[in-house]
Amino acid sequence: MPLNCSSLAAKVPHILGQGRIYTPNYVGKFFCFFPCKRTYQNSSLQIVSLSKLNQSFTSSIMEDLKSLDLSSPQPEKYSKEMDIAVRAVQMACSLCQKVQDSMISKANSQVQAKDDNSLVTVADWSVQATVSWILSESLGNRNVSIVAEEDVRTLSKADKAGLLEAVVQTVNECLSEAPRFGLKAPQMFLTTAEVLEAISHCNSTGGPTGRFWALDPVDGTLGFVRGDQYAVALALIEDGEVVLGVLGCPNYPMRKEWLNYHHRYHRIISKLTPPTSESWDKGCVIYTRKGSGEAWMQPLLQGQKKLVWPNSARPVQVSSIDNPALATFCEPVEKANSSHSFTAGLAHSVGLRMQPLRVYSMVKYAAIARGDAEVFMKFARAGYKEKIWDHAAGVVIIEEAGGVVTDAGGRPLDFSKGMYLEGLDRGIIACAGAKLHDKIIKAVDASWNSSSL
Ligand SMILES: Nc1ncnc2c1ncn2[C@@H]1O[C@H](COP(=O)(O)OS(=O)(=O)O)[C@@H](OP(=O)(O)O)[C@H]1O
Ligand SMILES: [Mg+2]
Ligand SMILES: [Mg+2]
Ligand SMILES: [Mg+2]
Repeated sequence: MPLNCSSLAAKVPHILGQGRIYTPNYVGKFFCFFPCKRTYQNSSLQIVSLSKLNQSFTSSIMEDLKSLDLSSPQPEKYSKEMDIAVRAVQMACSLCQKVQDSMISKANSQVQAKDDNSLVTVADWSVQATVSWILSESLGNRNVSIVAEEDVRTLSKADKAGLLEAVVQTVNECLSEAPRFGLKAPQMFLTTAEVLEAISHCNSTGGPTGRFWALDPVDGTLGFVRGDQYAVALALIEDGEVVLGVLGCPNYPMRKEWLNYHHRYHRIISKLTPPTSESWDKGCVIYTRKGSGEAWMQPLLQGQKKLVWPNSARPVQVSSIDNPALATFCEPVEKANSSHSFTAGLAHSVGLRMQPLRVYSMVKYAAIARGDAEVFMKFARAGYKEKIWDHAAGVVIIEEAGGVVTDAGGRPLDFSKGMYLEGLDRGIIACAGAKLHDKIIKAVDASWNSSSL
């Protein structure tokens, strides 16, 4: 039967607006279909490539098309989950921006210290409730299992009624905007009990089998309360493997200028108040599907606009720099979270000359995936166990953008052992490419015994 554009589009729902096509051998490449002009197999179909394709590559796609069973197209795996996750993270970022703006102008009664002295805010609980509610509503409550950072212990205390009220109001304000993000809003305001239930629903402990989400509602809470960088991180893990990663970075603009800004901020004006989010330009959401070989970035939704995607997305890729002398490395801001002295020695030994880029949160993973930095290292104190939600989304995004992430022994991070990255050897190393990664791993081994870690 001749192929023509409209019959193909009708039969292959996975030809997306942007002109992406998924064929058996070429999944997710960037093509555009235009009707007429040239004929293909008696059809009025023309394939126009938006990337630089050679003739033989184009021909092989033609072969793929011929072999496609158009009567029973295979939808892309996890496409529904990806769609919901990106929309939910966009919504969560918008919630965080509002809370962060209001915190900068108000006294911080909305920030609480947890038992381990780390911080938690109205935004952390509100994002967890919102994302949990959206996932359950969209994918079915019974199908959705979530491992997440926060719980309701503090919020349920009698003297925290004001805090709980602020969370319930923030969640309802956010959910009322769901249609702008292409999601369904609740028919009525969620009650306090429903908000607490949504937070508590995130009680999975992960593990090696089945499917669960890993959510860090606000990663880098310290950065968040300081008006600085933070991230919303959501990953889908199936049978121990991270299969989807979505990272919202509300203060990380689509364009790279922020990096220079950051350096200036830390070197020259570090004694001044951190900038408000207006002056950072607005952020981005980066996402990927395992095995796609691609990671995508879309701008954060602004003002009263409606979310249009994937039309607004563009691909991101790691940097091609493999010479340590030219590479930028990033690490946690807090010395308590990673040894700055060990990484400084290591950087010196491999010839990393650039100043370390110290950024709160999984924005560090985003910086590597976007090609804005080349190495990320984290060496927590002995005995600290890394949690899966602090890394899952970032790891898969870097890998699909072309990078490599392992522990310091060169082994992949293991997301199958529950809520912690059990068996992690010393620390985490993410690099823009295998060559650079190899050099850093060797340097860790060489430096480790002489260090006091
Ligand atoms: N002692 C210690 N060592 C290592 N890591 C710790 C430690 N304490 C906390 N955490 C976790 O670190 C998360 C923030 O990590 P970062 O790499 O972004 O650190 S930093 O904020 O830039 O300093 C942070 O995530 P959030 O709590 O979501 O902010 C914590 O999960
Ligand atoms: Mg925390
Ligand atoms: Mg975190
Ligand atoms: Mg967190």
